Amino acid sequence: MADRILSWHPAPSKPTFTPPPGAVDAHCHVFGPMAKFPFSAKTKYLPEDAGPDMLFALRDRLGFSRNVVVQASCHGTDNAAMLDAIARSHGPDGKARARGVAVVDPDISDSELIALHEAGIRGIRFNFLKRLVDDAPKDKFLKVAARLPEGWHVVIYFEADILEEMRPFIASIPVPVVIDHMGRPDVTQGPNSADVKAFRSLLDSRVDIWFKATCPERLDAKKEGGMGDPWNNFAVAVAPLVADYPDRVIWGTDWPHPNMQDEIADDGHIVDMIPRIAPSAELQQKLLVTNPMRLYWPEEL
Ligand SMILES: O=C(O)c1cc(C(=O)O)oc(=O)c1
Repeated sequence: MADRILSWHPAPSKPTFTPPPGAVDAHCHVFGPMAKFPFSAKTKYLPEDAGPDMLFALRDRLGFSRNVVVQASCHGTDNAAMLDAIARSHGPDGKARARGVAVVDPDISDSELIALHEAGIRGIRFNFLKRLVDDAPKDKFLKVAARLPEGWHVVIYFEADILEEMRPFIASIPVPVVIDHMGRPDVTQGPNSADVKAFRSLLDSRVDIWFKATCPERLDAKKEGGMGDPWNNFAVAVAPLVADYPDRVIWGTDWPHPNMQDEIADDGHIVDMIPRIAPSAELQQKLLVTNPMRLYWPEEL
C-alpha cells in the first residue's frame, strides 16, 4: 500500500484576525480514522487520519463556532466518517455544531436521503475533478438533484477550464448551487481575468448560485505558478468578488487540505486572509455567519 499522506500543519499559528461570534468554517473535511472508517477502494490519495477531535480542536483554536464538513473524495460515497464527526459535534446545549455535505450514489433511496437529513446533511456534492474521481455522470446527478429533501442544495467542484461546458448542467439544477473554490480561477491573472469574468457571468446567470471564497493555499500555490503564503494574488483576485456578491459567498479553512502535502498551509494564516477579502465588519458577518447560517442552520435565523 502507498504511504499515507500528511497534508496539514501540525501546529497552526493563532490568527491575528478574530472571527465574529458564531462564525462557521463552511468547508472542511475529516479523514477516517481509517481503522474505523476505511477509505474508498477508488480513492486517489491515502491520507493520515484527521478525525473529529482534531477538527474541533482547530475550530476552537481558530476562533470558530461551527463546521460544515464536506465529504472528501477519499471516502467515496460512504459518508460514515463525516456523519460520525457531525454526531460528535454537539455542544453542552445538545445542539450539533456541525452539519454536512454528502457524496451519494445517485441511486440512493428517498428514505436514505431523509436519514441523511436527520443526521445533519444539507446538501450533496458533485465532483468533476478527474484527478479525484473516475466519473461524474451529469444525467444521474440531475436526477438525484431533483429528489433532495427540502432546503438542500448542490455543491459542485470543477476547474475553470470546464466552466463553459458546465453551464447547461448548472442551469438545470433545480435547487441552489454552491461552487467550491470559485471553480478554481487562475488568481495570478488578477480580478479582471478571463477566468474571473467567466465565473462572474455564471454567478449572474442565476441568483441562487453561491460560492466559497476558499483555498488561497491551492489557488495561489507556488506549484500553480502562484505566490504561496501570504497569497497576495488570491487576495487581489477574490476581494472584489466578495464585495460584489456579499449575500452568496461563504468561507472555510479547507482543512485538512487534501493533496496539499508539498505546500502545507498554516491555518492561522488562512484565517488571516479573511479581512483581506472581506475588509468590513459587515462583510465579515455575512461571509462567516449570516450566509452559512442561511444554507446550513436556517431554522436558527
Ligand atoms: O483540490 C483537491 O485536491 C480537493 C480534494 C477534495 C476531496 O478530496 O474531496 O476536496 C477539496 O475541497 C479539494
